[in-house]
Amino acid sequence: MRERAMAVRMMTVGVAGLGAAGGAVAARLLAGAEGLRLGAVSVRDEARARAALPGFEGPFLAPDALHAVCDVVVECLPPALFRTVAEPTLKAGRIFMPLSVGQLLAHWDLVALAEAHGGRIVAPTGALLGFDAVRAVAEGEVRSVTMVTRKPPAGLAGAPWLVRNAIDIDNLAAPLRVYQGSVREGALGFPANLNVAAALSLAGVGPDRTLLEVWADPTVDRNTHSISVEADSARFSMTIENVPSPGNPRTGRITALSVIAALRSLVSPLRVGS
Ligand SMILES: NC(=O)C1=CN([C@@H]2O[C@H](COP(=O)(O)OP(=O)(O)OC[C@H]3O[C@@H](n4cnc5c(N)ncnc54)[C@H](OP(=O)(O)O)[C@@H]3O)[C@@H](O)[C@H]2O)C=CC1
Ligand SMILES: O=C([O-])CC(=O)C(=O)O
Repeated sequence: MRERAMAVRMMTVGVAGLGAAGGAVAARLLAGAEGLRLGAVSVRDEARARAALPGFEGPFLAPDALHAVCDVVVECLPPALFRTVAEPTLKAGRIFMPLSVGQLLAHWDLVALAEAHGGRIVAPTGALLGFDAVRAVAEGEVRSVTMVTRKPPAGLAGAPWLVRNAIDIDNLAAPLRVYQGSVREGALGFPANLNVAAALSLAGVGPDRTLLEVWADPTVDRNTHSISVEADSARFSMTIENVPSPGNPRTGRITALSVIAALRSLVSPLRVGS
């Protein structure tokens, strides 16, 4: 029997930002997902949002007001706006589901805020894979976790790390490694491109011990992430090749689907996977 057929409770979901990820999440909720109701959205352009979500009557609220009418608030905003929605949502004791997960590394006090107010931060796997195994091995001894990301150059364009280091990825004829180091530095150097690395680090051994390589690769047309893990309980490697979203080549199409799966696991009486 499928998990989705067995929701026992109803949660109202707010979606902050209706871009590549948030637009797809909201559309899916509006189309019907058992146990989940689209309660409110945040947008900059209400007329555009009404056209993109026919049948949704609103309300359209500011990102910092969604918590007033929603049990869970999904953040799908540009990374700079992360805190404006995270803080009030957690202070209200709601569930905060971030996509700009890298921002958690710079706003770590939010974890204590959640605890103090009975809120929860639930980060979906997003555009990555395998967090069940990563979380499991982290209960034992982990020797190393390494992630290698390859994106078409357009999917990395404008990242602060590239700008700061004057790394030119226009007109590349061959793959160029543009970053090698810790996830802590890498996730913040690529805030709109490597939230997956931050999430991986938080599922496992943390942002200082999780190592990251980033390649601008003109030979790939998918956002490709490979993870290698060495632990006392297991050794594994995994690769995901994500189809870029139509509206934003930085963002894998699977991201919105991962949010829906994470939302379903909040309301279903059966949850499969750790
Ligand atoms: N964790 C993961 O696995 C992944 C995380 N991400 C991250 O998720 C986040 C969202 O990604 P994505 O959907 O691709 O981004 P987009 O840029 O496509 O969408 C962001 C949306 O936020 C809207 N927005 C901007 N300012 C406001 C505001 N003040 N109020 C309401 N809405 C606003 C924008 O509106 P407008 O159209 O008017 O500009 C846009 O629609 C990003 O931080 C991205 O890096 C992405 C992929 C994977
Ligand atoms: O979609 C992807 O490949 C990952 C991504 O953009 C992110 O983690 O921010």
